[in-house]
Amino acid sequence: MKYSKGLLVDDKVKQGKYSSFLVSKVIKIEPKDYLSFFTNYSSYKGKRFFWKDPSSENILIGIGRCKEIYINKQKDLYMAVEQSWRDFLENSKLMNDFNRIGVGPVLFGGFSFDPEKPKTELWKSFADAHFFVPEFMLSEINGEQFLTVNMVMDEIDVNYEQEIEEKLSLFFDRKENMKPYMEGNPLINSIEVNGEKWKHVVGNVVANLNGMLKKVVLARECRLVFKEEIQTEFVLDQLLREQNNSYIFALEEGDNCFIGASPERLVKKTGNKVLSTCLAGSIPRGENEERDQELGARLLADEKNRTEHQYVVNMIQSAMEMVCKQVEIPTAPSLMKMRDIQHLYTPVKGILRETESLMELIRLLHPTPALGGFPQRLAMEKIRKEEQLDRGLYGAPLGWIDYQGNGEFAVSIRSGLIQKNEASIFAGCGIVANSDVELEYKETAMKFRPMQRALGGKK
Ligand SMILES: C=C(O[C@@H]1C=C(C(=O)O)C=C[C@H]1O)C(=O)O
Repeated sequence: MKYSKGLLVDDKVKQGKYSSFLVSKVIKIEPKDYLSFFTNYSSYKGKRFFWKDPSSENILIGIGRCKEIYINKQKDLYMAVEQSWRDFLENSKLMNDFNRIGVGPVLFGGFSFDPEKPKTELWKSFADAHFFVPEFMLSEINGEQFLTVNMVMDEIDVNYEQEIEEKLSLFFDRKENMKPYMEGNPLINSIEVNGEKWKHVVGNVVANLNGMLKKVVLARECRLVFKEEIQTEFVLDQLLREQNNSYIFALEEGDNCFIGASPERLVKKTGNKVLSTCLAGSIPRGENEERDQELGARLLADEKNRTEHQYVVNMIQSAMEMVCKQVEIPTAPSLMKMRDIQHLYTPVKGILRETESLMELIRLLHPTPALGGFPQRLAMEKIRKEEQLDRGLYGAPLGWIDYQGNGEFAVSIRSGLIQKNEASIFAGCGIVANSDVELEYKETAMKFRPMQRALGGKK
């Protein structure tokens, strides 16, 4: 074993030449500003992740990587990830005195929206299932903070307790100074990628929605070019200020960072309790309270939006019923209000059968008609054929699973891919039989706004 930069790196284990052994230890720490945990470790840039749920119950920040699970071209990606995760945990020594979800070894990452669509240059750094275990992880769980240290050894060493203590002290000794964020990185160019073509495709799809196919979600991209390199820390800070009631996430991979603030939960699992969310149907926020309520009431009463929403409710309900003993779902949607937009929202609760897992539920749910369409197979074929975009990780399950099988995945919308001084941002909307092309175009423009603003490209 050798130490590099003060951290244990065993190249042979990393290359998968030996079966590995995971040693993991959790300690409780004095709560500090969690974002500084991410920003202070800028020398790990390219190997960090950030996660915060809308209620700030679970915040996870990972630094470094001790295990990567990158899977391509597998028929069942979800089960392949689950199997690799279980296999990895099989040879392990876990030192964790805290009975909380999201502490101890955690696998973090995301899936491609559609692994069957050919990958383009844009997403070439990401696998279809792109997951990893950090070397260090801060978990803030209901206000309490824990530090997990993970170490992979080629075989169990009698001195593993001492080694992990050393790794812990190296971590605490390491004082990196937070780089000040750069304010005011000028936007040089904003390119609506295939904007006119998108309208054309929407028009064609609307005209063909009379038969079996009822709803198709079509997405587009906007490429932003800035003068200087975009700082992930700065964007995260902006998202935390402006979209605090969203899932805020960042997944770094070398020079790429997939980042966003999504309002949409795919699934959360705590013990046998599971939660999912139906989110579809959109209208802008009003300029004042009265106007805002008026728009909300209009959305709740709008037949087109209610129909779009109901496809999602029906599908999620039947997916949940396949693996749950019990499913609870309100009979009518309510409103979820974000800074720039309001949505129809129906929460779903269930009790999962003992034999089922979080990954199984993700496999059944993705893509819901909120991101794919209805029926699922026909909608996916349409998107694959017509949409001029490689969605990559956009619109797909992104989140974490801990060593006990608990975890949470969001649908990674309102997101963008930062690549040095450029970023692609993505937005889509549900197209149904009576959709209006110009209105749908405006809706996607509204969905770009949170990322445009966080990147510094719009007020
Ligand atoms: C596809 C997106 O959003 C989805 C589509 C919605 C709609 O069509 O009304 C609403 C919420 C999301 O489920 C996106 O933001 O990119």
